[in-house]
Amino acid sequence: MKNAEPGDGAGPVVSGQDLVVRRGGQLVLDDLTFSIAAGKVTGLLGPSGCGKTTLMRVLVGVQMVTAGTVTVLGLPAGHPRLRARVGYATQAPAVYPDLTLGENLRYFGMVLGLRGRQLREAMAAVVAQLDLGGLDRRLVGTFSGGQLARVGLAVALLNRPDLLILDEPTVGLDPVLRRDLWALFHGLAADGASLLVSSHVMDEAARCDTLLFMREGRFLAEASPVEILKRTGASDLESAFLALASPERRAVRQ
Ligand SMILES: Nc1ncnc2c1ncn2[C@@H]1O[C@H](COP(=O)(O)OP(=O)(O)OP(=O)(O)O)[C@@H](O)[C@H]1O
Repeated sequence: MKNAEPGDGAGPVVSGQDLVVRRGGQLVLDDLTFSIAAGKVTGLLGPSGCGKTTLMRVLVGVQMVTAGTVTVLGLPAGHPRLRARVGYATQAPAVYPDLTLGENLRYFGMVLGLRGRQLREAMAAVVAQLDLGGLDRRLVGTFSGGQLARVGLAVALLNRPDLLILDEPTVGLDPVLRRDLWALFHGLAADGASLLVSSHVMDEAARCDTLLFMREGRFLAEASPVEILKRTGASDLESAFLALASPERRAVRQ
């Protein structure tokens, strides 16, 4: 059993206070105060360009923050001790096309400090989880889009992170693969991991335990799908989002 770490326990795994981010002179995250619950799949849903990736970059510590504070697993976002505890899969998988799957996994595993048997077991586990068996010796540059997306996820999962941040992990995947990946996400949460999964496809919202609805750098709602439907009186989450984003609703929220 691993030693207790900051952020273990019942509190939120992420909390943000008055977070403001400007990029290229543009206000991208507009004074966000929020939290992300432990042991759940939280969906970050909103249209293209609303700031989802920017928020994820803040959580992993690669985005300059203009104002506010963000705590991840009890430490300031980007703290070196979080490197091995937070897994991040970017939208375009950040892996080496000129290395094989096995070489990529070995390289990233070693960067995370895994060695010997521990590394071999971690590699075998993610290959099984992401259904990448038999591809070990193939160059990643020859993989299909769906296979490549799974390599990015496999790397993010290598160290069994406590917090997984997945930027549009199912975009462009076929329905069977999407269903399998959502089952994997919930399985990981059942094992104690916390997940933040972004999407701009509203039909994925219903698969999340809890939702952050985002638009133009602000949150429209932070609640479970059921609560959001109840609050808006909408029959589906897409209509709920549109209702929350309408000017009249925005006036009510302010
Ligand atoms: N490197 C950058 N410099 C300046 N502005 C940027 C940069 N990257 C993104 N932006 C701007 O920040 C805003 C938010 O972008 P972000 O990538 O966070 O959105 P997103 O919700 O993740 O979009 P998508 O769903 O298309 O990935 C957009 O207006 C975008 O143009």
